[in-house]
Amino acid sequence: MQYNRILLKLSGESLMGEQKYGIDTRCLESYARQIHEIAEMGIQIGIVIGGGNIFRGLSGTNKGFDRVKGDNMGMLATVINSLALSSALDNEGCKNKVLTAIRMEPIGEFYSKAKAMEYLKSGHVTIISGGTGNPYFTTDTASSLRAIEIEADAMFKGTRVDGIYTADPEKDSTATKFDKITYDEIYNRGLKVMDLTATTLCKENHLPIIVFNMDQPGNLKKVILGENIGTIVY
Ligand SMILES: Nc1ncnc2c1ncn2[C@@H]1O[C@H](COP(=O)(O)OP(=O)(O)O)[C@@H](O)[C@H]1O
Ligand SMILES: O=c1ccn([C@@H]2O[C@H](COP(=O)(O)OP(=O)(O)O)[C@@H](O)[C@H]2O)c(=O)[nH]1
Repeated sequence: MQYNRILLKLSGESLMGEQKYGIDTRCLESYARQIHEIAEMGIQIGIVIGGGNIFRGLSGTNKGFDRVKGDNMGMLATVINSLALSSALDNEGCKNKVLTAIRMEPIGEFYSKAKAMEYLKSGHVTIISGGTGNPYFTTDTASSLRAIEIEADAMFKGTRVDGIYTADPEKDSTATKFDKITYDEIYNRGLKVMDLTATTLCKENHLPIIVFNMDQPGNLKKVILGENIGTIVY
């Protein structure tokens, strides 16, 4: 198999499922099942989840919130989603731990690379919550950073579109999908699937990114088995 250790990034917004806000438990259960399935194959899995289903700092500033406080709220939202996923994994009988980028024991243990590696190597799905712990960043950047730190073979960006397109496929129905794309093409074409800080971190550290549709049950396993269903960034 191509992958021994991966970092899976899950979109907070996708967790809403059909709802307008919050967490759709069916969506959560489907994610937990898919994660358990690949954990049983012996893959070491680190996870970073977004918080966009609950709060985004930048949209908060448009409503009059202070940016730093808004970003702190966003980071706390990622902790809420992480605890929800942890609980769904528990229900699946899948060993897991939640680490937090901001100290908040006993909700989760404070993140360090050493702690994350210890849990990954002992077969725990390791959810790294709280983003980078700093305002002005995104969870895409947090997942790039954690992927590099844990020496993941690749970053898997599980989202609600099935790859990277020439334009946002949710807005432009004529957009066409790439099977492969270079980091530089993402910059040159101005594609908005990931923010530039996250893309740059992956580029500088030679971390491949695979973007795929996580809302289709079974897709995570297919990507692990090397099926070409998403877009690979290299
Ligand atoms: N060129 C593009 N190719 C694919 N998706 C794109 C592109 N541009 C923008 N997007 C958007 O990026 C989203 C994926 O990013 P993600 O971080 O999972 O979502 P969100 O930020 O909403 O939580 C897709 O839902 C899609 O609407
Ligand atoms: O390192 C980080 C990661 C996240 N956030 C905040 O948390 C929110 C939720 O994360 P994100 O928007 O990346 O979630 P997603 O789009 O994946 O749902 C962001 O809007 C930011 O306000 C932050 O301040 N620093």
